[in-house]
Amino acid sequence: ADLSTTVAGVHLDNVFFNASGVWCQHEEELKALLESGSGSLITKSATFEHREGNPSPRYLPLPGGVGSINSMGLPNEGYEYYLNYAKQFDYTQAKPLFISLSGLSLADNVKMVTAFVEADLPCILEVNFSCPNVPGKPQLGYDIDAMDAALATLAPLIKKPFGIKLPPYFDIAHFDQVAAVVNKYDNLAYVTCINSVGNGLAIDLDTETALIKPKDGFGGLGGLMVLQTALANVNAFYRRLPNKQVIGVGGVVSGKEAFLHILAGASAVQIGTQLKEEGPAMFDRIKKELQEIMEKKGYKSVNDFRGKVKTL
Ligand SMILES: C=Cc1c(C(=O)O)[nH]c(=O)[nH]c1=O
Repeated sequence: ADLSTTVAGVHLDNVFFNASGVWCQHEEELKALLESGSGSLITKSATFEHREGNPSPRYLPLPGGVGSINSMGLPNEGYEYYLNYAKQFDYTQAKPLFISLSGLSLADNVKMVTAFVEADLPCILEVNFSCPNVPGKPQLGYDIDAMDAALATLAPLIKKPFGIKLPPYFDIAHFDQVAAVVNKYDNLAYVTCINSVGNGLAIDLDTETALIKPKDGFGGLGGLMVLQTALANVNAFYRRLPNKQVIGVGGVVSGKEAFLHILAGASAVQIGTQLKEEGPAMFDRIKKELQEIMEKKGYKSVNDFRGKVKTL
């Protein structure tokens, strides 16, 4: 079965890659992704300056495989590290490179985008509007007018096809409002849904204590428990963005959830929590599982069933 796809005009041999933030902060991790069964790779969201991030424990898997909680606080090497990585990246090999940018201000996003545009590299830029874990910085993804203003500045600067990382939405009116903004920008080629479900609180029964240290234990939720919210966001934007694509992320732990994301409309599928727990060998397992499901159902390519979820 053929798992290949295109996103923002570039070809991926298979639909899978890492969720930004997982296994992608340092070039050794990115090298492991390049050598893995993934179809692509994306870097950890970059800020203008290097950041240590929040104090640990700041990521934990939750008991019973239900998912994870994180309040990393945007630890990253600073955008120049990723710009240099993108400059020396071998674009002749099969995997396209995505670069995630998450400036702490529009001015920082403009400076970082300008540097990447001036370098004129084949990598695809993804602007992260949805980091829930920087204390004192409400995420842009929940301020529709601010997101529109940011895109009005950034889209013309970027010129080429690019993407944005969105938080989960839970209200139909919000799907409508966000889609209306996204549809205004022709070179905004795709949206990645969803970022973690912001500000959950995981508490340990025995110690009666929050599991993670930052923000009184409040952090973004990921993994299997966010699957249905992720599927809803993927399908909501698939229905509302006819000339764009959706990358699906959230709750993919096996070929089954990947199949559901594509059925909901995803052109590619990112994996965060499960990659963090299992490591890059996971991609070979999940590809095989998806192909088995497709063969059982008689699908030859992911294009045969993308977006074809039925309703009653
Ligand atoms: C870019 C920061 C993010 C972080 C973080 O670095 O805390 N965690 C997430 O779940 N999503 C993000 O977008």
